[in-house]
Amino acid sequence: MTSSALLRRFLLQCANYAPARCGLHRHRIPATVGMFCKNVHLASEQRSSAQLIDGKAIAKDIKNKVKAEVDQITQSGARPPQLTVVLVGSDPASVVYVSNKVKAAQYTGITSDTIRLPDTITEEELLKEIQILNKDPGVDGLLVQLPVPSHIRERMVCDAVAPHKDVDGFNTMNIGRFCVDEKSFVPATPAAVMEMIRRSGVSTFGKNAVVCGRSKNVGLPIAIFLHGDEANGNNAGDATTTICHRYTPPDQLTYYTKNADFIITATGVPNLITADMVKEGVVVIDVGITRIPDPSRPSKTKLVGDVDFEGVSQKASFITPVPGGVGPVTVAMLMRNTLLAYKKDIEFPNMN
Ligand SMILES: Nc1nc(=O)c2c([nH]1)NC[C@@H]1CN(c3ccc(C(=O)N[C@@H](CCC(=O)O)C(=O)O)cc3)C=[N+]21
Ligand SMILES: [Mg+2]
Repeated sequence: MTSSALLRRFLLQCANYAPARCGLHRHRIPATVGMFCKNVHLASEQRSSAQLIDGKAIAKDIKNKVKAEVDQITQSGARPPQLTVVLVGSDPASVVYVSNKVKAAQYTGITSDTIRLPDTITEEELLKEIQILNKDPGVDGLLVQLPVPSHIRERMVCDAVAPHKDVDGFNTMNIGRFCVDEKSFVPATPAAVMEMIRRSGVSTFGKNAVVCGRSKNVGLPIAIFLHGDEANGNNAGDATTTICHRYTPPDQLTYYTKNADFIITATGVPNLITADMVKEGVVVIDVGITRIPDPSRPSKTKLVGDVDFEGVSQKASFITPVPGGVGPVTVAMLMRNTLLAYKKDIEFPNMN
């Protein structure tokens, strides 16, 4: 063997063993993972090698753990945690998401209140309403469902919510603290994505991850999570992370996704990720949700993600479905955050 071939082999071995050598627990996978994964069954005759990461089962497990803690709280005679959701207008998707949050709260024993406001409300009136809820000691978790109507500035609304009640993690204080590895409320969808990856049992340590989409509330915090240093204690992924977005040329997107061990897509573009774009064994997390006409049921609609599920699940090792994937886990994570808010688990520096 030539010396350069030996050197290459040595470097490859270093790369393979580096995670184990560093002596941290990060590469060890808990025994419970995989319990929430099952074989993918395709509608067509085609075979699938992928395991489905079952969002409904994972959500139920998380909610059961929250429920057990809430039961303890109420059995001790204390009041249960309270989540207040502000819904401005009546966007049909928002109404569905909010009702899913209310149902999850009921399941866990968290009390909830939905404050519905007309879409004609002014920004000033909405901010006043938020101030009242900030001061209400009976409200632990507070969120304003997004999007808000276009005459209201979303940033003003998110920053009006008191950081210690901000269970969405959308306040600038929580975003900033999350980025510098300080304790904070973490947005529910990125937390859900990390939890689903964790439960696949596949380590992200030193791997290549591609995030499609750069929205402030979803794509960006997912990328922060994936690239971060787990040694700082925030469940970060230690992955080499690439962010692709609407100005990534299609050939470049394919260049990156073909080299990816993990693909997390959050764009709302159906069939953005197809089988020819991915490598064998990839882990695929589909955060996209789009409502399209259902070809098998005239005048009905159905939900699809960003991934060509049939095609990609023939190459992926793990894949999430839509619906029943990231969505339900997102809602469960919100319940977990509400419990944290109640327990005042997240401390903030004095702000006056
Ligand atoms: N302040 C705020 N916080 C949010 O967390 C927030 C938001 N605004 N605006 C919109 C996004 C989206 N989101 C989802 C919640 C539940 C499902 C969910 O339950 N999905 C079901 C299907 C739902 C359906 O039937 O449409 C599923 O994927 O199986 C999806 C998406 C929370 N978001
Ligand atoms: Mg989903």
